Amino acid sequence: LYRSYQNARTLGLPIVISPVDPRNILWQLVRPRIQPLLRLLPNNLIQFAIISNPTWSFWDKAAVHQRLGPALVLVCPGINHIWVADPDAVTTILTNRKEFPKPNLYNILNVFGRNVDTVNGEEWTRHRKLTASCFNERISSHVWDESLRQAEAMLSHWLTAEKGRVRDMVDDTRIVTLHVLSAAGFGVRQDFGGGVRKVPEGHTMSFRDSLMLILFHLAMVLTFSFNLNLMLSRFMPKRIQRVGTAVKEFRQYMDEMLDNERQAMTTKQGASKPNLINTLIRESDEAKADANKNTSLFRLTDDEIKGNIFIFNLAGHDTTANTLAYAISLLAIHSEYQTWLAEELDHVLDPEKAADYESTYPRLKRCQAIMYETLRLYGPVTYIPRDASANEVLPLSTHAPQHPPIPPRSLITLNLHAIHTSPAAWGPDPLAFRPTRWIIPPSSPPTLASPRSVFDAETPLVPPAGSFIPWSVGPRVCPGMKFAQVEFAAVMSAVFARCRVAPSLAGAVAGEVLGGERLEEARRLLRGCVEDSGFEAVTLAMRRPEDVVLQFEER
Ligand code: HEM
Repeated sequence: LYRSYQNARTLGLPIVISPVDPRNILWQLVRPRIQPLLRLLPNNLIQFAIISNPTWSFWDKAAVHQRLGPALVLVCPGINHIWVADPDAVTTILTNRKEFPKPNLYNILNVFGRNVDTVNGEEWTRHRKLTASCFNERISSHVWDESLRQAEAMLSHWLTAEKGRVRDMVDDTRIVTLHVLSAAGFGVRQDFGGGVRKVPEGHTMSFRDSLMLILFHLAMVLTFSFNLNLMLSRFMPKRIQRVGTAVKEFRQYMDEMLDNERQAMTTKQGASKPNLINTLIRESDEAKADANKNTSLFRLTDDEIKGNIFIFNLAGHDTTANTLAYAISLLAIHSEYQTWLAEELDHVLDPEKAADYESTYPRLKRCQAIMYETLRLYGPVTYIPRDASANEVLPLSTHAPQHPPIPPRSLITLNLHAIHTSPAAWGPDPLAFRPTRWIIPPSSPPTLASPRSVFDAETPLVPPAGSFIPWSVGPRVCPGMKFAQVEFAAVMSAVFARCRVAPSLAGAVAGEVLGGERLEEARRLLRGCVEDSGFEAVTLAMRRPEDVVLQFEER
């Protein structure tokens, strides 16, 4: 701790001393139990109590950075965590992937094979090049169609099951995103009512349950990854055995996907439908067959393909699902923005025909504004870590041209929630949910000479560089960004073109639309659920999704 402190002093940044590294597994187990005691600490230690919590950046927003500055050091035994919330520094760090590579802690995600999310250097170039071909406009169009199909089925279920009262909204958005990923990514179409929830022949656990168990117990999976049989041993506690079964089943699901695709590719039908798996197999197999190519540079092994399938499931489903769940809840709380969105939907969508991707998606600017505002305040990725060992200085705009030298054994963490709620970038009401901030209204009303409607003349806001980075920026920007945007727009437009939603209460009668004090009470409870969020598995999520009760009614 003393050595870390001496190193940290060379940075000349505000210092917060922590007697323990927040990533320490033991500390993570003990901390929730002693959290009330931590609150009693004297003022100069309270910062440590805040920062040592993994969800601190979401709860604290920009408060600690407002007090201490755009960068600070959490001095811990053996390591210094440099927290950065300076838009210029963040942009420089994220655009220099070689100088600021991903740290080793990403290795935890290599459980099923090395993949684009975890590797660095030339290996990353190969993975990124091969996986990037899976994200093109054809896939976007496929994502749009499948998202509409899933959303319509979900809505019919919502409106009929309990007369519009919905208690599983958060879970249902997960099913939708898994099904969209399955269809657009893996070529397997599923029905909302069954699909990934069902246990197919030859399995003992559904695809969804196996994936969710792995995500929630990543650390345990990693600990036992050297010997899966040990996890499955009957001498192990039941919980460990169940997670072991999830790993075994998920591996089997991926083997089946690969086998099915290899078989389908030999038939005409399989060859005509590009998806993530067959694109990866085809590119890799073609490279293998080409004697002029050094295959290790141009192909992925089967293990790497599986590693990438896993990472697309991990990175591509809970992120989008939670964004949808937060957005629907926030619109239920702030009903005025439902009206605002419905105005755009009524203008853009034609009730007589199905909305097609090319002509509809680009016009849903208010819908996108709602996504951006949701991500700004409740983005699933709360921070981005980077290794600083290959670099000499921290590129802080406030210290230019004399950037502070980075001491050895330091880890940089970019604080996304602080950046997204900084009053400097987001004005006097940075914590308010106000999607209209993302739209610049037309400077003059439509005229006869220029009859464009108000909606078509609205311009999306482009925030200053580094002040809005929910998908990161630079070469390692999220490759699924457009995938998620298209999926979000399709689901939200399907739901809100047909329905309005209001908060409800567990004790309300199905179909009852609340008013007066009961509506206020329901709104307060829903706001509580939204704010009571934390790290569930690997993304920010509501901790009590089962308490979210909504009432949908047709418009
Ligand atoms: C709202 C939805 C999403 C958000 C907010 C999001 C956010 C992010 C962020 C911040 C990163 C950078 C992480 C880092 O550098 O440490 C990232 C990387 C990544 N995301 Fe997403 N993501 C979303 C949806 C998706 C989807 C739908 C997919 C795939 C279907 C996906 C696949 C990936 C992959 C493979 C990477 C690693 C890329 C690389 O390192 O080169 N994401 N995402």
